[in-house]
Amino acid sequence: MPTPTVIGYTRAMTDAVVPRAEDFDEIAALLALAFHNDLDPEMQAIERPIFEPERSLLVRDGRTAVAHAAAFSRDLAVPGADVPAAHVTMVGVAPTHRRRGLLSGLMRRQLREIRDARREPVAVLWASEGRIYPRFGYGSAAQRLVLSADTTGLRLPDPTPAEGTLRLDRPAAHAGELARLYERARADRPGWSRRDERWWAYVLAEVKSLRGGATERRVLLHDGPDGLDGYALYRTRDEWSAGVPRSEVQVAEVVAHTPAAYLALWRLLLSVDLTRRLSFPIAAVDEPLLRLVDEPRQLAPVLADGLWVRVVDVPAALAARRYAADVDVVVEVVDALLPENSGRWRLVGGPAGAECTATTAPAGLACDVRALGELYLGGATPAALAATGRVRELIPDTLATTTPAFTWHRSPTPMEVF
Ligand SMILES: CC(=O)SCCNC(=O)CCNC(=O)[C@H](O)C(C)(C)COP(=O)(O)OP(=O)(O)OC[C@H]1O[C@@H](n2cnc3c(N)ncnc32)[C@H](O)[C@@H]1OP(=O)(O)O
Repeated sequence: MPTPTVIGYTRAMTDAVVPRAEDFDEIAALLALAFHNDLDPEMQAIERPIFEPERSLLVRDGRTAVAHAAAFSRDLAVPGADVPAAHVTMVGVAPTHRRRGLLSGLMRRQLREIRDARREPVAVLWASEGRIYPRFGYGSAAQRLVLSADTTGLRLPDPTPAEGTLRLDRPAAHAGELARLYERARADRPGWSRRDERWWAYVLAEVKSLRGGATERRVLLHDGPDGLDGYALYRTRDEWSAGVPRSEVQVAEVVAHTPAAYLALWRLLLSVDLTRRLSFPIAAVDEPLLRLVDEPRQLAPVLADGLWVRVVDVPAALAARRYAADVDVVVEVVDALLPENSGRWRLVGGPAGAECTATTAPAGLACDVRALGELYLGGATPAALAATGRVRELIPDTLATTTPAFTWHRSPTPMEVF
């Protein structure tokens, strides 16, 4: 009698089917179960248009859906380039079927299919728990700061005449303008995914059950000397305590193309009447706000993981991004799930582009594929990972020469949870 784990691996590899578009409701019911939600028709209506059934894998036990994983096809900003990336999502296993290897089987099959299609050199995801995905080769690549600010008395530098004007509106009326500003900013921000029209509809959709008592989303638009140059998406949540107003501003995203636009947007967000608190769960690790307010401690920043990267095709991925400084290094990679990634790879690159080829030359660095994911967006550095023991320096000085190349001038940042 095989152990349950062995049965699980075998089932998932052989039994997962590619569902049809009509199976979406069944999958939504499984995910509601796995994530402790009620089935929400409003949520289903906004998720259905972005669902790609042909990229979905479903395991049924008899007629019951018990495990699922899917991917969205989107481009991802990486240092100096834009690459197609499988955006892995909608992962869930029924409570009755957990810990039998169903997720493991789905992850193996999904990675194999992504690799064999040879279109997407990396896969990315947001993890519900940090310990789930490293075993499948995913590395924490774009961290974020979670801000939970007490805004009482918090001050920004005084306004200047260059700050322009602000307008407040409903976001849906400005989707085209927001898309233009976002896409321009994305080119310089590793970790941001392309949003086509379907994705803008998803990002701006309102699902009442997810609002937790907050208002509809509002958009704050900033016009500078050359026209629209920044926006902020936010809600407010009304709260009073013993007759004292304690409402909260909940900021979803701020995109600004000039320091003046950035300051003007934040000046309003930090000073909305009757509010005393502000939350901003996906702030950049290099968020300018922390260097602008007069008391950064009141922002109470907490470092958290955000986007995880799985390098699926080592030479294609390493050649697709750019490097902040010239680099010529041989890396010995180990990948237990996609053995074709294992071996020695010579990376020759710099700010203008890169090449990566198999080699038999001695390696300067050695790591597993998870560490490559952590390095990929410029968030972690070879030297920092060497301190954990997960990157090994095999030729002296290789860490010192490669670390500047793997960094980037903006820290990678995740954007929306998908
Ligand atoms: C990209 C996204 O969608 S993230 C969302 C992920 N989904 C959720 O969090 C919903 C709730 N959770 C679940 O549905 C399930 O618990 C899943 C999908 C996380 C795991 O599915 P399972 O089929 O139970 O995982 P599986 O049996 O393949 O586990 C493989 C290994 O990972 C470990 N593992 C799996 N999930 C977890 C977890 N949440 N915490 C710690 N370890 C875990 C298992 O113990 C096992 O380890 P072992 O090989 O050393 O025995």
